Amino acid sequence: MEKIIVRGGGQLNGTVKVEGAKNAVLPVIAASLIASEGKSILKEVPALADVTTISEVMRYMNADVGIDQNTVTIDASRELTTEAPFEYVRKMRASFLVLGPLLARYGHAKVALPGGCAIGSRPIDQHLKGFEAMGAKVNVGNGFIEAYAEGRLQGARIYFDVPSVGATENVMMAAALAEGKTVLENCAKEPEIVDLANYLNKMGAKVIGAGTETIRIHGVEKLVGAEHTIIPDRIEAGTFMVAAAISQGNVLVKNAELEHVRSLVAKMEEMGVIIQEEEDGLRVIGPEKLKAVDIKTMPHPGFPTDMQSQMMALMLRAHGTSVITETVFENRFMHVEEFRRMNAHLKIEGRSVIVEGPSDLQGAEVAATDLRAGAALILAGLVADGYTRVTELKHLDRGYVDFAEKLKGLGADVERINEPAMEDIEPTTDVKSSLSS
Ligand SMILES: CC(=O)N[C@H]1[C@@H](OP(=O)(O)OP(=O)(O)OC[C@H]2O[C@@H](n3ccc(=O)[nH]c3=O)[C@H](O)[C@@H]2O)O[C@H](CO)[C@@H](O)[C@@H]1O
Ligand SMILES: C=C(OP(=O)(O)O)C(=O)O
Repeated sequence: MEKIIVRGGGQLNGTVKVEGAKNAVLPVIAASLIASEGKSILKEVPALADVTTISEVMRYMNADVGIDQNTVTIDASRELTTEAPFEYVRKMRASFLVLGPLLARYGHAKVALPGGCAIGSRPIDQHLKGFEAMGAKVNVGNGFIEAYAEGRLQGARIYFDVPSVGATENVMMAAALAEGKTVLENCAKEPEIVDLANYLNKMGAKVIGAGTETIRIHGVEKLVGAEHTIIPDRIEAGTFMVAAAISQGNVLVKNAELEHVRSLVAKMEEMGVIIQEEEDGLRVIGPEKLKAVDIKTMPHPGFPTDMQSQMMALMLRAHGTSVITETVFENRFMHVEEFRRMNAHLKIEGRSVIVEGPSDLQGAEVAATDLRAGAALILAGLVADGYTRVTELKHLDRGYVDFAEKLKGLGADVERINEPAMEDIEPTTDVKSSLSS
């Protein structure tokens, strides 16, 4: 079983480079399916497990995908399959983002239902509402969503009940090829949506207003492959900003975009962390004594849910009572129990966690319950007494490239090892005889 073992103590110092954003590259790769001509060349693509998964989905669809370090080349000009089986969607919800592009290009798509996961039920009603408003017929059955359209999708005015990132992206991609004008209201405003719109526009789409509540899309007849550089990952950046702060370190987080992490910067500064904008990133200097703060997760530009568990780790070291309230996902506190194994003092009250700090954290064996929780436990391990062993690294690998190596580069005492699980260890003769006696 793979584990990351971290020994607490010591400040982090130096420079760490942030990769391209996972949540930007996944919809961009899915959008490449719309291009019926030409090749797309995507740069700054992070080498993540999720990128491998979506590339496998694309190949299953009959698109040609080439990966050369951080550059991905996609040719989707051949005839494509319009079905995405469960084995891919199960591994990664974002596989569902192929539905909009396929429906727009072929008038048909059949994609396995993504289902729930560790952080909440994550419905897809807003995606489907958008496709139906554009004239598609949607059937849900036998674990699949099947959508049909007679002829081209039709432009429509769609008001999202909640500002869903995935629904805004999926419907925006479908509308790019629809007949006439589509107006999307109450859209999600995350930087990754702006990145997707920029890519679609390079492919020949006419998308205006991404990053605001209202997006207007004038449908075009075809899209062609384009070259695009993925924006830096604001969540990876934020995770290393917390690593610097929690360890009282001094770290330059290279490629971090201040505009993308404003809410995080505001809260970290409130806690006493020094953050300076430099030419190529953000310098983060951790104070000797952190102050308690209250945080509520919200859609962008509010505080991101994907930074909630990492901030909770920081709060554990702050002096006083901090409250963190999760409003985006109903079940994103699985890491609380794991933090408790490390002697953290916190309790769940409804959608909030009350953190009594500072906790004298102790190393323990803990499991990553989702990808951000995995990172948060390692962050806590950086300041815990003794060794923290973090398992279930498959979650971490979905969203972080070389996390342990990067921390090590900043001076952390951390190793990733492959230790046999207890059940895989063949008992020695002595143990065997003591067991049978
Ligand atoms: C690959 C990717 O980009 N993932 C991000 C994306 O996920 P994802 O796109 O799945 O998240 P959404 O923005 O759709 O979800 C936000 C909220 O809307 C609700 N909802 C969503 C869709 C829908 O049809 N109906 C509905 O009610 C969800 O249950 C949730 O409460 O945004 C989340 C919120 O910032 C992030 O945590 C994820 O990292
Ligand atoms: C929840 C996340 O991702 P996904 O939507 O891909 O599960 C995340 O990146 O923290």
